[in-house]
Amino acid sequence: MTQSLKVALIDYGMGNLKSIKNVIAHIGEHEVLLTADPVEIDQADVVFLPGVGAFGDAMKNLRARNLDAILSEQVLVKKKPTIGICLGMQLLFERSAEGGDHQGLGWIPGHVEYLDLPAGFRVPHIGWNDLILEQDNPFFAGLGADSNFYFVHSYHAICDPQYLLATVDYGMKVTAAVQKDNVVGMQFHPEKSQTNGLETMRRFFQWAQEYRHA
Ligand SMILES: NC(=O)CC[C@H](N)C(=O)O
Repeated sequence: MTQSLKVALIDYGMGNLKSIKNVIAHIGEHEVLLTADPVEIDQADVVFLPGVGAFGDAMKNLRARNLDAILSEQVLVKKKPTIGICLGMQLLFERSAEGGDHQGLGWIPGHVEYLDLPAGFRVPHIGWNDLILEQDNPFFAGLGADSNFYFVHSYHAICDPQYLLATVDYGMKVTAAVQKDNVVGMQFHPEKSQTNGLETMRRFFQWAQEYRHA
């Protein structure tokens, strides 16, 4: 029997909130709070950091709402299960080179770089690609041959292999998913990845329940 989780879907003016809210609603078991409120975030079981757009703007918006500090306490001190997707995943790292040099949230050691691809590979990387598992993890195992997910990005995270869950092959190894302890990042868009996106989100919340009660 699964237990319902309260999910703080962080509202900081960087897109894709509604489609993510729909995905979580579709899974059906969890309560989603679209919020930037410290009290509501504190009451939540899970931190969900969405995001579409530029890294620098996102950090500016987070800081303007004091969310960098509020979320860091939830993630690093209270150790709540946390997920960043797309731009939200990139924000988990220490720095990004997107449009200059920007400091990130720094919850996972590493940095974000432009996709420096061989000739013939276009940036942004837009479309479906198959995940390659870099290590066992509860989110993607056994999806079968058809483990494709939808990507839209020009930058990706560079980190120690110990944090790397999955990559895709797009002229080179492109980082697709990462994890450090309670913090998970997914570069693709689960909300646009149809059945696999839903299944991965369902598994993330199942993992979050187990993590909360471990
Ligand atoms: N789709 C996005 O929002 C992309 C995020 C980031 N700006 C990148 O290009 O990688």
